[in-house]
Amino acid sequence: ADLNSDKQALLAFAASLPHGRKLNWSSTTPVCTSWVGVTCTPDKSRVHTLRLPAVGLFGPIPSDTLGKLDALEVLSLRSNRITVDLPPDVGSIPSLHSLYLQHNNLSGIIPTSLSSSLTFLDLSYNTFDGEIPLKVQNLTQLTALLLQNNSLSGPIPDLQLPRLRHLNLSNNNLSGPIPPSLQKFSANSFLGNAFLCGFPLEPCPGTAPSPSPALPPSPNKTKKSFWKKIRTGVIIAIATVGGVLLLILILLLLLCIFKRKKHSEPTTASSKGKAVAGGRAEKPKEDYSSGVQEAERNKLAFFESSSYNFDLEDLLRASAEVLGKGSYGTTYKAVLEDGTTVVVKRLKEVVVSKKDFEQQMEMVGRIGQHQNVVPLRAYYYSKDEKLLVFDYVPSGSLAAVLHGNKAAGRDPLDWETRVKISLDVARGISHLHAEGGGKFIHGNIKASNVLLSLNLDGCVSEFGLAQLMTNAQSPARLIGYRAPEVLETKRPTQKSDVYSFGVLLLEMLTGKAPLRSPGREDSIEHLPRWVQSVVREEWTAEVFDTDLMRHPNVEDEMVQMLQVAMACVAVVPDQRPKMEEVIRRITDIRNNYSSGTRTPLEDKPETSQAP
Ligand SMILES: Nc1ncnc2c1ncn2[C@@H]1O[C@H](COP(=O)(O)OP(=O)(O)OP(=O)(O)O)[C@@H](O)[C@H]1O
Repeated sequence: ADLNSDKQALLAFAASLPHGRKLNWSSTTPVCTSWVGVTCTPDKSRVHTLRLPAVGLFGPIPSDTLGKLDALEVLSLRSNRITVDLPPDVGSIPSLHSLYLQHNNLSGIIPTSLSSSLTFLDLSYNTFDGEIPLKVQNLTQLTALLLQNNSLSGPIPDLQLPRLRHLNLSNNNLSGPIPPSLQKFSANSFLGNAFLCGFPLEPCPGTAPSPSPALPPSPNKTKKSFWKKIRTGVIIAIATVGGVLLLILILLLLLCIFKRKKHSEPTTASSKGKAVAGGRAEKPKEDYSSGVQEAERNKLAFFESSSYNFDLEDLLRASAEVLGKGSYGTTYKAVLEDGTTVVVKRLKEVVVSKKDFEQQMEMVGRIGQHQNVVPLRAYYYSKDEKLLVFDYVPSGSLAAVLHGNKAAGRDPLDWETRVKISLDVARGISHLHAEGGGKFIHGNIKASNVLLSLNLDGCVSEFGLAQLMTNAQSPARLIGYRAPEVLETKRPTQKSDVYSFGVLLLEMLTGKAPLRSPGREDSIEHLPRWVQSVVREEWTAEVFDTDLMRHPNVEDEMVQMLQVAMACVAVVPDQRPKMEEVIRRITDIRNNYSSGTRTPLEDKPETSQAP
């Protein structure tokens, strides 16, 4: 077997199993570097991981296809609509150590011919029935066995699996006592099986905690003597009196307890309240997964263009880090198990209906197909949670690079890079303006919404979201970019996008942020007005970022760029140029100097100014 036989096996698999989302597998492209869901061994000689979650696979897995991938270590076909059973040749691939088949329609009994190398077996959320086979015992390397939400019945075998750390058998029809070997797991591992009993669940019937008293031998009635009768009478009398006394005592005791409880009721109630709140507070779910319902975990809507290969469950399991809190909610960087990094935006205060939300997101997804726009890859909508998944753009925002570098004493962005970024952003905005019948508006252009790739290509992010929110918010940090007419009408237009872009150009030229930040030298409350006043005084050179002035011969170009920026920030909207005109003017400026003595932009080595 070699990479070519792996390739043939995969092609046969894809050809015989219908799938909703198109796989980009083609016999003419390299398996290891371009096929979705496939990764190879480091020497690229064999396929060792196949992950195709939520691609709409439909039907039974054909035998004689995946079973031939005999170097495969990880197989994930979760969240599809795979039916019937796993063919024996697949589960028994000797190198296989992780098998993820949860959220499918697999049925029959749990496969018995599974590879003994398996460490992770997830068959949850299927329709497996029958008993848990004793053969599971042979999977001695298992660390996780997840069989919840199936229709398994019968007793649980006494599985001796020394490495098992995660067990979930909940929501099946299992019955009988929990075997001693599995009693170390919590009740959650077993809940939802009506006839399962014993620790950690309720004791089994007939095994009451206190041993039942031994019955006295039944007296032989015929042989009962007179004395015995007397003795019995006395015993009954004593027992009756004693019983009545005991009853009175118990009643008195109960009365006391009841009274005391009544006195202390307010304290008890409040402490109980605290306990509940405390219990909740114990597990602060500050991440984006808290509002996602268990039943909905499979409903991440991907766009066709997305080459991503994960599902909501992967996303919820990812390690997340807060990137920031913006006007629309919190933004997280999420690293999935397989190393894929994405950005998840958790929206707050979405007011539109699910249908409107979906329509708007479909449009945003469609429009975001441009190299200078950050693409939306997937979204999730439920009553409690609205999530958007974007590509992670590695070098951070223009705001961070422009102003953060200064504070950190790192190299500032050089002039050529700034010109290139401004051209990228202009192209991104112009693309958006051409969409929606030429009516689409970004509405939120600012330096923290311009993200930079590793090569410092500029991409515009966060468009089309304002329509989902309560009311157009204008936080202080946005005001500096707002066109004067928008401050009054609260209605952004394409012309007001041009204004915001002009402010962004001024920010790149001056190195000053259009913010109200007392004490921060690199911020100016009204950047266009400040620039205008300095220019009017004929001190043009004074406005430029001192970092830029270190480069020779750039002043001319900077003055030309300043003219473009000033045209964009014209107070009268109709006097502002269209984005295409802006692109043309910036391209001219760039071509002038790249045809001159300095190094053309395209030949410039990669800059390493990531924050
Ligand atoms: N796709 C992405 N890749 C990398 N970083 C991102 C991405 N999206 C957002 N960020 C960064 O995450 C941080 C928070 O972003 P967020 O959009 O929530 O707030 P903001 O842009 O500062 O404010 P606002 O929401 O008002 O526009 C910002 O620093 C932003 O640059």
